[in-house]
Amino acid sequence: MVSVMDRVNSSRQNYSVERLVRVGYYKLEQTIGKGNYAVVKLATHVVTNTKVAIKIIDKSKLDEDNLKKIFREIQILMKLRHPHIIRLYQVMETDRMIYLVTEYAAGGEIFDYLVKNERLSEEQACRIFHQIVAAVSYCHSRNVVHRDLKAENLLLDANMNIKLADFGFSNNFEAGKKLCTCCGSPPYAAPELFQGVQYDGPKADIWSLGVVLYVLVCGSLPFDGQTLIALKNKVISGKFRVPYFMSAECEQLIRQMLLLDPERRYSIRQIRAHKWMAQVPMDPLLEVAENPTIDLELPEINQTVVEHMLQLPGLNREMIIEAVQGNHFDHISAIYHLFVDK
Ligand SMILES: CC1(C)C(=O)N([C@H]2C=Cc3c(O)cccc32)c2nc(Nc3ccccc3)ncc21
Repeated sequence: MVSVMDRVNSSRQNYSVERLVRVGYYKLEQTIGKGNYAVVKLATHVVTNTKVAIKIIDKSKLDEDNLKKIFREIQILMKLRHPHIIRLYQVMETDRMIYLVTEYAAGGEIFDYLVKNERLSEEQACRIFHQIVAAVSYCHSRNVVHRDLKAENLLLDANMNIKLADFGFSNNFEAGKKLCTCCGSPPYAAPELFQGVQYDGPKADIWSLGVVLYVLVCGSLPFDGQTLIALKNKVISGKFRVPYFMSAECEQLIRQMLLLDPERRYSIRQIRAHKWMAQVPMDPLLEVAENPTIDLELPEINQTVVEHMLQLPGLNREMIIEAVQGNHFDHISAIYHLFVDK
């Protein structure tokens, strides 16, 4: 399934993830997240001395279609390379476990930042929202819908930059083709998902972006409810409260994303052209990152890093070039990219 997976030795006292201390070239540290079949740990790559996050999946706890979902998430993460999307560096597999080594978002969830700081100023929200829109636009341009956009999945790096995480619900879509799997988090879910009809993936992501922008500026959800039914009725009514402190421009942009009719909902282009978005200039680097043609170019090799790696035992130039230009996710490509991103 996955391109180049390493079979690794993992030293452990007894068979529990908690007591695992090392996997491959990674020293495992504290647990930063726990799911029902995965644990996420902070780790240090001993060769480059950089921090990474490792999602440790116990395959034995997964049924067939959850295992398929994991492999789909890995395939999708392998093709995404964007400054505001969590980067996958390496995939390791043993008979029982899968280890996904990714970029570590040191700032944690923006959700927690909002809980602490109540809400963002509209200017701060605009800077952050440009990054979120760029990450989603990049996914859509590569025929990937996220389908679980929410404040809990918007991570921050050490410099308050967005790192979109958790492509567990993402999927590949074909332009114009409808999707039908209903997923994501109800307060962020578009009305058409509640109606169980087939829906347009990207347009459902745009609705979630509208909810995200509301949450960034207000620090609360536009649609909420004690029960799923109460929530659903609010979402399909399309009515939400606008607090006194929200500017008219911000309200207008949110309304254009939270339109019940998916066909009338703003596109990414229209979002970016909206005057509320002009208060913070869009980072020119993001224009480049978005253009799908950059995937076709072979990434130019960083010779300094190659020279540095040639000091390591057992490595030669062609192994490094092959791992990088062959888009591997093995130890060699991880050492190279972790040095480059350091
Ligand atoms: C491997 C990957 C992508 C991942 O799966 N998670 C988990 C773990 C916790 C969590 C969450 O709380 C929300 C979303 C994703 C996640 C990651 N968490 C981080 N940083 C972090 C740092 C302090 C608090 C929360 C997250 N960096 C990378 C990841």
